[in-house]
Amino acid sequence: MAAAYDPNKRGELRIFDTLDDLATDLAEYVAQLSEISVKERGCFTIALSGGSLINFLGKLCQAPYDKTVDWTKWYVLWADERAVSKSHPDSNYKLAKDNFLSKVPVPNNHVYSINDNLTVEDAAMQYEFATRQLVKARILDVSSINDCPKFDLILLSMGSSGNVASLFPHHPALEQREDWVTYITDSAEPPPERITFTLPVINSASNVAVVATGEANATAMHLAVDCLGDDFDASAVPACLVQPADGKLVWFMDMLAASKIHFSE
Ligand SMILES: O=C1O[C@H](COP(=O)(O)O)[C@@H](O)[C@H](O)[C@H]1O
Repeated sequence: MAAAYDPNKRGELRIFDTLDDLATDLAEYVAQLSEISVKERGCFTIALSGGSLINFLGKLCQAPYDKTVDWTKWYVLWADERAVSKSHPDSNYKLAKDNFLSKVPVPNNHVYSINDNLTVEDAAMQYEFATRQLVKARILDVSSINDCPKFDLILLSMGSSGNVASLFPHHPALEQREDWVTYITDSAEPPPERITFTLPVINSASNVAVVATGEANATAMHLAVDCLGDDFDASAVPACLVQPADGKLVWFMDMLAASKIHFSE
């Protein structure tokens, strides 16, 4: 790792020389959180995103994690989904299934994908209901600050506009404070219709990891992690609004994505 912690930044920064190093550390990070949660609570609740993130989870399917992780205790949800069929190349479910979930023995009935046979509005409602059922069953913990689910880990991939999950710059979905799940029909990036966890859910997690690599993400990364003060309009860069209230935030990036961060002496 090229650099680790800077006290002037938002959360822990993990910066890697190579994408392979990043993937290796991310796998170890997820495996450790899984082990702790299974020991403490008997299960591990994780929300996945789409994007480049999933490729970095490949190492978790390999030794030693294929054998050491207690996959049967995993409960998998999605931080966001695009409103396309599960077999469509744009589907976040398909991406995770093809590249990760089909390679590890997470029980099928522990995988909570978003219904692709409903309107986005109904799919969002049904997904929130399913999430509430997991809270009722005490599989998902509850935040002590609000009544939101407290995921053991929410994994986010940041896009070049600072978008995370399906939360885009200046979108009214950023203001949603009541619902756990919301939908949008005018995404800044295709496809236009999407379902997403809201910021209160993301910020209630025990752990949130944001992954971003490449020069295209350098400006967004600088804006997201350098504390720019109250005058900065955080809604211009949704990743700025990722601020776990009672959880830990870790940023995984390569040198290119880190290239515009202002490091203290
Ligand atoms: O559309 C989406 O994009 C973001 C960022 O993805 P990336 O390809 O730039 O890494 C992703 O977090 C989200 O889950 C996905 O739906």
